[in-house]
Amino acid sequence: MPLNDIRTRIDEIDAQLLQLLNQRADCVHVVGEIKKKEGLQIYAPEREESLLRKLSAMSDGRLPEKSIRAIYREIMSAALALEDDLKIAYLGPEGTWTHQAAISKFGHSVEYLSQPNFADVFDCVARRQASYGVVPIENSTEGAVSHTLDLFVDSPLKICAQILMRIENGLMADIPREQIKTLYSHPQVFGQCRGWILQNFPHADLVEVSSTTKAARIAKEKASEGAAAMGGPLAAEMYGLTMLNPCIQDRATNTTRFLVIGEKTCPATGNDRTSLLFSIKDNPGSLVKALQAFDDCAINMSKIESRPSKQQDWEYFFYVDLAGHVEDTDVSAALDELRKHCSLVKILGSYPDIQI
Ligand SMILES: O=C(O)C(=O)C[C@]1(C(=O)O)C=C[C@@H](O)C=C1
Repeated sequence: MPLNDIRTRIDEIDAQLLQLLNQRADCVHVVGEIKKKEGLQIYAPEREESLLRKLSAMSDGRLPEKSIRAIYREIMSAALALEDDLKIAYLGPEGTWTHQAAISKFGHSVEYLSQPNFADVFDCVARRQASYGVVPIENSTEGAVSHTLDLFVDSPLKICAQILMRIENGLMADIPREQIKTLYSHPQVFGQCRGWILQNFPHADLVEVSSTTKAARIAKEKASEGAAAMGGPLAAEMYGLTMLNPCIQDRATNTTRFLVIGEKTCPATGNDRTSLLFSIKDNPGSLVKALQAFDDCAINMSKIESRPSKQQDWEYFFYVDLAGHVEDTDVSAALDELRKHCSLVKILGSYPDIQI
């Protein structure tokens, strides 16, 4: 078929798509009105994830799941913006991985509020200046982000969704490689690229800064002093730096898990994860008995972290992630058993489980 004819066909399909998208927007508007009247949450991660899973399974055409998810991400972002004036607080500044993670979850139609630190993200949501917040919780190479864990202890906020993002850090500079004397980056990034730095820049000074965007700014400002930065492509683009090496993390599959926090947790989707924290009674065997509760109910516990309680020396909070939703009967039975051995059990939220 000649090119022009195919393009005419594409134009016809696009006209139909637009008509259908506007019909969808009319339905979404009604959903928004109902939700407001009934006091329901506008953002419905369980509905989004069920819809995405259904559409991906249903598709028998050329489009891969990744593209279907990306297209629908933006369709649902437009829907969210139609339903409400949604604001998302994230650990900034602009251009960081957390910013990119937030956009990958909420799309380009909603408003984003950059926050200077973890506590401000929590605060902004708790004070209702933002509807949701996005914070990193753990990296597959470097482990837990303890700041985030600690903030859950006193916060009334719940986890309502998670975001998994492949993190590809690069070396960026405004000078040739041979002139680099100092590397600037976030401590997590230094940790993710430790082997590469030792091999390539064993004598460089490493300076930790609060974000990869800030590192890129310094690399620009102090280029004549031999400064370079390590971070993502958006930070390089923002400050017009050259990516000298695009992918320098020690593990190719380096992934960070981010959490979406809000006032309410998420209903069950049939494939969920639950996060909670607990502290044990000071009795022999308490920790073993507490963890035994999960095994007895055949609950898969995928992660455990401990943090000092900061209330009493040598007392700890244990953070656990497990498969299932808090309303599932087996999870609920395990939690009842757990409570018998703990001085505190706090459910941080149940939310859809996802794979990258
Ligand atoms: O079904 C809803 O609850 C909607 O608000 C519609 C919709 C969508 O576009 O499909 C939009 C936002 C929600 O987060 C989930 C789904």
